[in-house]
Amino acid sequence: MITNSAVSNIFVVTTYVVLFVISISTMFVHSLYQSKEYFPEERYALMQIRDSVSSTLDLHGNWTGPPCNKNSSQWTGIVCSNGHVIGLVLEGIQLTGSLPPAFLQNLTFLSNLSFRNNSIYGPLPNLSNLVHLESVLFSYNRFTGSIPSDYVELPNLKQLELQQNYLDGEIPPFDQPKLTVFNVSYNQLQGFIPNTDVLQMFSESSYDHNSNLCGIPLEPCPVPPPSPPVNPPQSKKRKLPTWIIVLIAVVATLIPFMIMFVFFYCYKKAQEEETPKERPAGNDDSPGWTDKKMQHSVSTEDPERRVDLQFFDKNIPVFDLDDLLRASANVLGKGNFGTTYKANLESGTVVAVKRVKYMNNLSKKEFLQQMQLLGKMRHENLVQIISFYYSKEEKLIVYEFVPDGSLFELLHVYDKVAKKCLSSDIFYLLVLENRGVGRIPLNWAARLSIIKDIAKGMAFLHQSLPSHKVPHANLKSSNVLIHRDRQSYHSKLTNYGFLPLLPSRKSSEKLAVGWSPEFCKRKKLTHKADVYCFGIILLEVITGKIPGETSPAGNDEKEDDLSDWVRMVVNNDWSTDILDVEILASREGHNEMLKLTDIALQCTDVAPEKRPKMSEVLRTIEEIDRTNHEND
Ligand SMILES: Nc1ncnc2c1ncn2[C@@H]1O[C@H](COP(=O)(O)OP(=O)(O)OP(=O)(O)O)[C@@H](O)[C@H]1O
Repeated sequence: MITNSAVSNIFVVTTYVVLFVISISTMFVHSLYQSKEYFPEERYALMQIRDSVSSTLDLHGNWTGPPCNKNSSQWTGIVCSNGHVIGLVLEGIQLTGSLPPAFLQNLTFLSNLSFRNNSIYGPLPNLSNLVHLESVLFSYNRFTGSIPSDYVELPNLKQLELQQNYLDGEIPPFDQPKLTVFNVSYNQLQGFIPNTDVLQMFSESSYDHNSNLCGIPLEPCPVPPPSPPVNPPQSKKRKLPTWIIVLIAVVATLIPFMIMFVFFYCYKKAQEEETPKERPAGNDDSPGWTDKKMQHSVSTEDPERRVDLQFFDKNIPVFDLDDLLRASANVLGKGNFGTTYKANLESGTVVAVKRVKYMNNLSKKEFLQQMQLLGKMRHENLVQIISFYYSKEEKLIVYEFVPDGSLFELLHVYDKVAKKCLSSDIFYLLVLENRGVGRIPLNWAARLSIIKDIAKGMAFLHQSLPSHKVPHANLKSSNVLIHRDRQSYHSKLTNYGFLPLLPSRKSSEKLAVGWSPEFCKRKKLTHKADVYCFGIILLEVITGKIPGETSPAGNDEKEDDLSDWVRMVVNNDWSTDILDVEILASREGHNEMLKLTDIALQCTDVAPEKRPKMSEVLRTIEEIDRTNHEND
């Protein structure tokens, strides 16, 4: 028999259990909701601005992943609360471009919005429905058009700064009670200042320097003339004296010529600076192998301590040391292991000469052996060593000259001439995208071809020098040289085989392998250290980022953050976020790019034994290249 009290006990217990289950599941659902880290529509809104303006900040690199993690954000200029974006503050970063229409509509929780002190042009953005907005700061830009009338409907607006733009039209009747900061000075606004309590509260400085504003607190508006208005453009025309019209026409005609003149002046100046002058005697910049001191040492030195130029290729017109000493030369660049010069021999032959550093204590035998080994190698993707020179104090390596610069320049350097002109305000307006004026984007086909050539060169080196610990050891984008054949790009590797020539760990750490995890941890170096460097180059080509400069939080650690960053983004399934904008825009080949990213991540595995061999890497890349061609 079940008593009444037992029934009521069962009822009470059941009620508690049900309540407990409900509260647990509510907490669970709530925590699920809380763990949703961001709202995709807000991210999409920010992506729109990221992809339509350029700036001095690498927004493309920094704004990746989710914008909000509850109350914090890794994104520059973004403030979050409860997973929502509540602040968008991008001030003084040379944001250039026009804002996409209505891009802010999905940032419904936005309360602070500032683009102060940039170069944004076009109409002011639409802010309708952004009811939480308290502060809107668009001053010191190049906005044009009128102030949207729906700004008067932002109920919580406290601050509106629009000064120093090119706004025209009339001021809408702002009357929000909370509006305490208001400035529209230095624009081209006209008409009456609306007679609202709020607008009349501000002083003259809020309205100063507009074309034709009147009413309190400025001068009273003129009484309109009694007669019916005549056609305004005609009346204006009639008022202008002929000489002013002529003057305007002349100035208008001259302006384009002046712009061209300034540009060509800049261009010539930049070219003059870039083309190093022929070496005057005793000039500090002159290549050392032509120094009088060296000429003297070459001719009088103990023959045991020097070797004359040794040649490896019978097809190259042979020159002797005297020819090299007489050659006109200019600096191509300075690397970690010395300076490289372009030498124009009197015979017309052009070569690149590298004066190598850190090898002073190297014996003649060691240098000779390594050079003879490297000099005999022939491959279309290796820069050929033509000859070399050894003396105790001076070591030169003469390379074939490769005409189109390095991969580093191709990927990262602004158009050099245009860059010199960037300081001028005229050209400032012409900034096209993050990497500067005049840069020709490097398309995916070119990148893939360059990568394939690097892999071929590396696979050949690894096959030819099996007993070398790390056959290249210095693979980085400045050591990948480019030569163009019409539209196609090819690459050759240079500065290989230095590791056995370096005397100490300190000098070896300047090689590209110095960045590999095994070098940093003082573990044994193998061919796989080269594979690591190859992976880093691959990431550099895919992302367009300079290794060592990727840290989103802006920390200065020397560690390779590029592969860590890519790994993080890819693991979170935001894979296309890593792609360089220049290839992202094409919308083709994304699959191949991501396959290559996968290879790059295998190559940069911390554990050398998990990295693939160069020959395997080459095979996969050739396969990807074939698919790419089939899809063309
Ligand atoms: N054989 C060459 N032909 C044409 N240009 C070359 C050649 N070798 C080097 N250069 C140019 O000279 C620049 C400087 O080269 P250099 O080898 O001195 O420095 P690096 O590439 O930074 O290498 P490292 O740090 O290993 O010394 C390169 O970036 C490239 O533009």
